Amino acid sequence: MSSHGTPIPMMSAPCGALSGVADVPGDKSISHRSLILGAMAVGETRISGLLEGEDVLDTAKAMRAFGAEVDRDDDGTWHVHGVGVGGFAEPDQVIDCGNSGTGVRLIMGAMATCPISATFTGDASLNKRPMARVTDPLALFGTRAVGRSGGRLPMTIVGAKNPVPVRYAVPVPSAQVKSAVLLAGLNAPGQTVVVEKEATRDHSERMLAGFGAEITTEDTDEGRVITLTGRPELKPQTIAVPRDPSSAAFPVCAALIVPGSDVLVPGIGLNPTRAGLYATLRDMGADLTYENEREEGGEPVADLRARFSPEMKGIDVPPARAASMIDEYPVLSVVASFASGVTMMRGVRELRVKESDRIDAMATGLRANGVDVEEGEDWWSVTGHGPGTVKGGAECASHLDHRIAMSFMVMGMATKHPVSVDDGGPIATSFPIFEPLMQRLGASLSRADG
Ligand SMILES: O=C(O)C1=C[C@@H](OP(=O)(O)O)[C@@H](O)[C@H](O)C1
Ligand SMILES: C=C(OP(=O)(O)O)C(=O)O
Repeated sequence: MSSHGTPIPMMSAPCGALSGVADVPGDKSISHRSLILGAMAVGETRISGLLEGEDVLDTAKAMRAFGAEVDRDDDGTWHVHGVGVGGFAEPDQVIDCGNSGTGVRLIMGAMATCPISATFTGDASLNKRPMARVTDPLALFGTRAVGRSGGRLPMTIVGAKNPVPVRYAVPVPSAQVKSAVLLAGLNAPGQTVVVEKEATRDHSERMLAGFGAEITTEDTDEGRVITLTGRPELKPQTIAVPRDPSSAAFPVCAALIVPGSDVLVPGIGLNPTRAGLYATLRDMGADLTYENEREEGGEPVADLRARFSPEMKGIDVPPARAASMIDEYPVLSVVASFASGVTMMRGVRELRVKESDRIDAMATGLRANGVDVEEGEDWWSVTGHGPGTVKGGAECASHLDHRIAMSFMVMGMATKHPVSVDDGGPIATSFPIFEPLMQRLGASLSRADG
């Protein structure tokens, strides 16, 4: 199981131009889904490019606990021998999903309509996050959940013995909730319908179709209506996971703010439901180009080229874009600190229920480093004064949140004084090679433990 036992304090000192090629790891969302859908198919799914971060490794362990065979070859290819829809066995251990909201919520959905029970837990961050957003719709299938007060983990899910299909309008923009309902719908007879007002990442829909499920998506006045026919036999797949746009954001944003930089980040998945950050950076005046645009495994992919961009301006980020860049606001706020003027980010209440309250965590750390930040319940704004103007010098709390830790490490590359985080350990949940990758580009990152 993941452990974030001993904190790993890290420091990022101002550095010279960043240059070179940044090969970021596989997409976290697609990696979780590859393992889970592979475990629900009949036969062997092969996965290359799987993200081997703690979040995904915890999902691999969980799939084994539910009866799938999950192995890794020395060359990094993963094999999942699935047990079929409805075929999960009851785990004999508590399922520890570590730091991963995606892992726990999707797995709860996948087992919710099997006649078994499972108890889930996570680290101190995950055990604070809301689970009722998933267990409420799962109850409509006939699933029961008993957790701590406020719908928190640890929590036992008692799967529905005779599940019924459901129609559910997701009340918050969340691909995890949508996906949990769809995965539960796989083992319900008839049609399960999910309606989302705001489109969120659609990897589950694309991959369910790829595995042979009957699934349709229709844009209506009500929103996006997704209809899944239950009880399919999922066919095993060969999956090449594209590289993660959310991880690519860190070398890209670092290159934009460090004078003289020129960095190439190849093979990045640019599914429109994920690419909002890159549209926003271009709107701010970033020198960011897409090269070699192509399609791989049903997803649009390009090589991103980012160069130092001294003329970036603050903008109002369109709230309609929020879902497509939800994990990128922390690092966007760092870029905004080096742009001229106000960057306004609205419609981002969801940031408060991630691995940490990301508005609060970033606002506190940015202010400590000399940046002006204002915030409300579902908005925040950052005022920047251009390159070379940010003092830095502070230690920031990462709150067991990888994106907060990496964002402040990026910031320290361009401030006047080094920036530290109290714990860089959580970076391993999504981007285990962040440190050597950024060092190879020229970043000056160090650990207090040497
Ligand atoms: O479905 C997914 O893979 C994810 C959905 C998003 O969470 P929400 O569904 O809570 O918005 C995102 O923040 C997370 O990193 C991955
Ligand atoms: C929110 C995130 O992940 P999760 O919800 O899976 O913990 C993230 O990776 O930024």
